[in-house]
Amino acid sequence: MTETSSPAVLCLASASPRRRELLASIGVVAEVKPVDIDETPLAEESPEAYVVRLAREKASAGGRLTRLPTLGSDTAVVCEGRILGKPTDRTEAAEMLHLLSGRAHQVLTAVAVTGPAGLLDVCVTTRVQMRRIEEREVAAYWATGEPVDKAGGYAIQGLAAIFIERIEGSHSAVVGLPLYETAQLLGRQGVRLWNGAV
Ligand SMILES: Cc1cn([C@H]2C[C@H](O)[C@@H](COP(=O)(O)OP(=O)(O)OP(=O)(O)O)O2)c(=O)[nH]c1=O
Repeated sequence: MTETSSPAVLCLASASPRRRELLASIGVVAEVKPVDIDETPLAEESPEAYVVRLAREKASAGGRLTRLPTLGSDTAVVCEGRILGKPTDRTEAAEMLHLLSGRAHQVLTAVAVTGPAGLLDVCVTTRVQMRRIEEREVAAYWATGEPVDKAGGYAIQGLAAIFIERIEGSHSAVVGLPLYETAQLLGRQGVRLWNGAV
C-alpha cells in the first residue's frame, strides 16, 4: 500500500513527520492537517492529564477540518517530576540531557481519535533508562541538530540510541505514537487496517 495509490483513511492532526511515518509503517494512509494549539500546562495539571488534554484538543481541532476520523497526539518526557517539552536552545537542550543522564525517566504519549464512536483517547507510559552522558557528548549531540524538535531533547530512533540502556513499554510511543494502542483506537472508530479487522 503506498500513499500515492491509496486514499487517506485518517486525518492526522500533527506536524510530526514521525507520526506520519509510524502510521505509514502499519499501512495507514493519512492526510496531514497540522493544528496549532496552546501547549501551556495548566496549574496543578498532572503529566498524564496534560498530554491527554493536548491530544484531545489536537484531534478535535483537526476533526473540524475534515469528515475523516482524526488523530491527535502528544508526547512529553517526565523526569524527577518535571515535564520536558522540546528544547528551544542549546542551553535548554543541555539542561535536559544533564537531567536525563544516568537516570530513568518516563515518556508519556497520549493519542486521541475522533470518529463515529466519539472522541476516544489512550495514554501510554514507557520507562526509559539512560546511561551517563559525558559533557563532550552533550555538546556533540546538540551539534547534530537532532534534539531540536524532540520532547526531552533526544531521539531514541536516532543518534541518541547509544544513550539508551533499556526501555520498558512501547518503543513506538517514545518515537511519537504507540502503534498497538493506536490500532485498537482506530478499530473502535471503524478504520479498517491491513488485516481487514474493524
Ligand atoms: C522522546 C522522543 C520524542 N520524539 C518526538 C515525537 C514528537 O514529534 C515530539 C514531541 O512533540 P509533540 O508536541 O508531541 O509533537 P510535535 O510538536 O512534533 O507534533 P504535533 O504537535 O503537530 O503532533 O518529539 C522523538 O521523535 N523521539 C524521541 O525519542
